[in-house]
Amino acid sequence: MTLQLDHVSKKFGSFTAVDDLSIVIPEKQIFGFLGANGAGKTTTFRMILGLMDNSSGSITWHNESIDYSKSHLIGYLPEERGLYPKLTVKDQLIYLGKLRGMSKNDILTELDRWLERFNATEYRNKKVEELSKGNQQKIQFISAVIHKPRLLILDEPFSGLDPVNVELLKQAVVELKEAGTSIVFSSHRMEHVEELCEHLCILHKGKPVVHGSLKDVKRSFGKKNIVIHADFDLTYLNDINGVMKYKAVTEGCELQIESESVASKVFEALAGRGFVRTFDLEEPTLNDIFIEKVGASYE
Ligand SMILES: Nc1ncnc2c1ncn2[C@@H]1O[C@H](COP(=O)(O)OP(=O)(O)OP(=O)(O)O)[C@@H](O)[C@H]1O
Repeated sequence: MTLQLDHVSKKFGSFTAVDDLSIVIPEKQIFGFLGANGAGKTTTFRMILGLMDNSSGSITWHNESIDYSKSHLIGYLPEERGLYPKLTVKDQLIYLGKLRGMSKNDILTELDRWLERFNATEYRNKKVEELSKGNQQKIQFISAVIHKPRLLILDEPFSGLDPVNVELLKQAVVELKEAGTSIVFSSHRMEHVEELCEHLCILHKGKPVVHGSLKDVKRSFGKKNIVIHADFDLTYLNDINGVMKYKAVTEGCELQIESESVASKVFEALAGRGFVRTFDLEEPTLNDIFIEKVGASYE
């Protein structure tokens, strides 16, 4: 066990921003920490980082409370950028690395390794303000990991990156996990969470409404999806008992069904109507679960 939040709450006056949150984030794991805007994620991160006191409950790291003496063990990539626009990438990283107790030599060795890895060596002596949004994000990521933290908090780490760079950073995140880092991963991009996280928590108005392994969360949701592609009109499937949602897609539809047993009724209803190219029974997506639990339109 590494990071543990035990019945943690945070109040601002009479408003409760985080309400009785208990989670454990083990080593070698990427833990998905999700919630709509204003759900309480940043407030939770600030409490973990010791930037804000919790109103009640406890936050421990290897069974000890977290304070500034442990800040060199933690890396944080905030959602909003926190780099100094007028400094060069090199000077920026020297400054931030020294704050975390690194020597200049170690900082430069690590910086060059990361820049090479992210195909960004040409930006070493450029001012941050001269970099594109995506390249600034790479530098922000490097500044969060340069000191090899044991606990890494990543808030929307792939924002502003093109698909090639998303893959580069994703690979780096997976390698950090395999090397033993505990990672808290927050994103509104559910497909990234599904790909990277084994366990997750969804906050709604400060309260955890979903918590567990991705597998168990999907299983306990019960509902399933069917994807059908056919050369005839499928809208009549919407009238079958147990079909909860119908969404037209190119040359077909996606159905949300109440339970797996409804799939055979749908299958039978297709017989004799024409050519069916695809009939796929699928697990619910995290996006389906999020929308139902949080109730907001989400993308
Ligand atoms: N210093 C503060 N004083 C008063 N209220 C605050 C303060 N900080 C945050 N809040 C409130 O607490 C709630 C949770 O905010 P928080 O920033 O943690 O949400 P979030 O989940 O990070 O949202 P987002 O996805 O938009 O970043 C919000 O209603 C916010 O207005």
